[in-house]
Amino acid sequence: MTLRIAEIFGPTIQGEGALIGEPTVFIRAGGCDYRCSWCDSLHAVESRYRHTWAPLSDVEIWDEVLRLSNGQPLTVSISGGNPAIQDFAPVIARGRAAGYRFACETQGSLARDWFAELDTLVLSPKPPSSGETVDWDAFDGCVSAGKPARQSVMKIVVFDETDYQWAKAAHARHPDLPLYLQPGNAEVDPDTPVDLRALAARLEWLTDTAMADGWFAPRILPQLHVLIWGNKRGV
Ligand SMILES: C[S@@+](CC[C@H](N)C(=O)[O-])C[C@H]1O[C@@H](n2cnc3c(N)ncnc32)[C@H](O)[C@@H]1O
Ligand SMILES: Nc1nc2[nH]cc(C(=O)O)c2c(=O)[nH]1
Ligand code: SF4
Ligand SMILES: [Mg+2]
Repeated sequence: MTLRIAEIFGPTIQGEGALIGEPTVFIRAGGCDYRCSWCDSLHAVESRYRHTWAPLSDVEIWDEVLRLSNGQPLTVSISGGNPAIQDFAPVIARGRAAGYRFACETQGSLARDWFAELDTLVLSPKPPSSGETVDWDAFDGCVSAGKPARQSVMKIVVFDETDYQWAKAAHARHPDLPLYLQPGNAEVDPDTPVDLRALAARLEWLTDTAMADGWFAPRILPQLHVLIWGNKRGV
């Protein structure tokens, strides 16, 4: 059994959400059932990049994580694409046996048994600006599958007022999931430098909007890796 892997990189810091700032190695799965208009990881989504995705066994994946982390247990972040398309249970089993922890980022469209083995399940339902429509039954299935995990959280990207209102409604569906909001990055081309002022302005708008609204449920965070490295890949 092999998995399609777009990239394995690190150690770096987790740039988003509940584990922001935590040292981590990323495993980025190839393939996604969504096509978000603003996706910052299209090299792991679109089939025109499929030839760059390596078919790797769980042993090969684990060897690379061990090499990058120098055998020192840390949190491994499984992202993509949608990693839930594939079976990461064997990779997680290897890592746990060696004392590593696991987080997974997924949009919540496909529930997997292995969510139960995670330390952190990050569910990131997509707001209207993405052009995708959330299947809430499927999402609820992911929440249930992740119940045995140490923690499950919700992370929503907000580009505009419509997304903001949508995020409030999404939180109302799952008030028990700790909520993280991050402003959307409108410029995701790896060859175009990010406009840090524009990023800061969107973060300011999102913060001001929530505070003026008296909505104190979410934690509001920038994408730390974008502040440091812009749209560079593999960081
Ligand atoms: C690239 S996705 C991969 C995992 C999974 N497919 C998902 O969307 O949750 C990882 C995270 O990056 C976020 N993201 C993608 N493009 C973004 C952008 N342009 N600005 C801000 N966050 C973005 C997604 O919403 C998700 O929370
Ligand atoms: N440093 C860093 N943090 C991240 N958090 C979520 C990421 C992702 O693309 O899933 C990501 C990423 O690509 N790099
Ligand atoms: S679900 Fe995630 S990986 Fe897939 S297109 Fe949307 S942001 Fe990109
Ligand atoms: Mg990313």
